[in-house]
Order: sequence, then structure tokens, then C-alpha cells
Amino acid sequence: MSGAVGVKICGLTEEVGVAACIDCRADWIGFNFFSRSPRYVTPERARELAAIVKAAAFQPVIVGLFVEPSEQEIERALAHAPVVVMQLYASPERALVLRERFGLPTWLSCPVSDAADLPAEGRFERLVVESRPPKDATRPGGNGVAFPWAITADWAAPSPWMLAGGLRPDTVAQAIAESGAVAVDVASGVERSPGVKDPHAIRRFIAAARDKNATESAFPLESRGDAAI
Ligand SMILES: O=C(O)c1ccccc1N[C@@H]1O[C@H](COP(=O)(O)O)[C@@H](O)[C@H]1O
Repeated sequence: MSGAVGVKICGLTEEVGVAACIDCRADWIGFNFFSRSPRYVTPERARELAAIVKAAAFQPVIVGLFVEPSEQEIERALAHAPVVVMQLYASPERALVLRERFGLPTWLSCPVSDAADLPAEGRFERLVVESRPPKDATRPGGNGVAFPWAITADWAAPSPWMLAGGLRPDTVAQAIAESGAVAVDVASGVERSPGVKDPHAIRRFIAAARDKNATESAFPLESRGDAAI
């Protein structure tokens, strides 16, 4: 396993979780603006939590997660919180419109169950390759469900990508080894209960995702921000 794995911790709702991400040098932290998620934060709350990042010497890049958002919803989030990257759950066509409208690096969620689902086109700064939600799911992500990681091993990825879905501190190293991912994303796998992050689990997850000797990923800040469009 390489020391260059990038890590995103998603769905921060409390100061202690943000502090753990800074301390462990997470590359990205995600604020979840989907109101039906247990990880939802209002734009005002996201601003409060982002202030901790802004005061830190090491600053994870702030990602805003939106599900089928209206322009007004994104506008309101951006008016309060210093979101650097938009992570979108939307059709590629709609995501391109929003990317053009807001001029922010944009990550598109790509739900997969098998190799046939892997995207061939890469029109975004990053693709978040994650498990297709179960049929009875109430949200498109954050369900703690994994897909067969090996399906991405031989995939000719059309753009940078990130592995997500059901990752945990005790499985992330194997997931990286099997999938070939150089970046990973987790929400429920580092929580005490839905929406409440466990700082120890965050620490264990990041240590497991990276080479034991690496204290931070090899993603320089410019590339973590995925460069402005
Ligand atoms: O976390 C959520 O509640 C959520 C809601 C709606 C869309 C996406 C959501 N989370 C994203 O899904 C991945 C995987 O989650 P998990 O690790 O399986 O719990 C997560 O990293 C978020 O990017």
C-alpha cells in the first residue's frame, strides 16, 4: 500500500470530529447539506465548523455534499460556508450545469454494483465511485454498504476518482489493495451513532488508509482542491 492515499471524512457535525480530521491530516472533510441525512448541517452550522479549519495550521479542503440540489440551495450554502469543492448526487447533465453556474471543482457520485456500472467518461474533477444504495434506502449515500472492490482494479478510470461506500478502519486497507484506489471517502464507518463521529475511529481509519510511515498523503493542497475550473 502506498503512502499517497488521500482521505475524505464526510458528514462532520461536531467540533471534536473536525479537530480529529485536522489532527490526523485528512485531505478533505465533507459537510452534508442533504436535509434528510442524519449528518445534515445547516449552512450556518457548517460555517461554525469551518472556522475551526480556517484557524488551523493544517487545513483539510472543505467539500459540500448536495443531493439533487436547487441552485438556491447551493447559493445559500456557499453564502455561509467556505466550500471549495461541490460533491453532487445528480445526473451528469445537471451536475455540468451546476458546475458551470458556480465555477467550483465538482465531484460526481457514481453508484455502482458491478464493473458494467463503472463510468467511461470523466467530465468532472473527480468521480466518487460508491455503492449503489439498497432498494429501501432513504438516501443515495452514507448507507454503510460496500461493493466488490476488485471491480475497479482493471478499470481505465477516465479521471481522478475516489472509493466510497461501507469503508471502515478495519477494512479500508484491504479495500485500497483490492480496488487500486488512491483516495477514499467514509461517513458511517467512523461514527459512534448516525451523525456522531468517533475521533478514535477517524484516527484509525486514516492511519490504516495510509502507509504506516506517512503522516500525511502525498496530495499537495493544490491538487486536493482539484484546481479551480
Ligand atoms: O452520509 C450521508 O448521510 C449521505 C447522504 C446522502 C448522500 C451521500 C451521503 N454520504 C456519502 O456516501 C459516502 C459513503 O458513505 P458510508 O461511508 O457508506 O456511510 C460518504 O462518504 C459520503 O460521501
